[in-house]
Amino acid sequence: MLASYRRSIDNIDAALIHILAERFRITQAVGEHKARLDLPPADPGRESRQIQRLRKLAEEADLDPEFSEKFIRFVIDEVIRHHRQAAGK
Ligand SMILES: C=C(O[C@@H]1C=C(C(=O)O)C=C[C@H]1O)C(=O)O
Repeated sequence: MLASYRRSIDNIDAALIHILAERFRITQAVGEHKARLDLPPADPGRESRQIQRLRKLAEEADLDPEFSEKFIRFVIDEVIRHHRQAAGK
């Protein structure tokens, strides 16, 4: 029983890693685009719309919206760090 639950958890965790890798591949391209056009690394308006959208999705999916916000905030902060590096700032 536990082993079978853990096999599922292992598959889900692997999917999460692949999804995150794909997201960071795209945000890397965004960072290069922004650096080329001298656009700011962060876009707080886009971030708050994204956070609100994901909080709503989390509620609908019976996931804690606070957790969802902390998680996406953590990911976005890392993206912004990469964008600042790409811009040499
Ligand atoms: C990816 C972008 O850059 C930053 C990172 C974001 C994200 O990871 O979702 C959102 C807004 C920006 O602060 C973007 O501007 O779309």
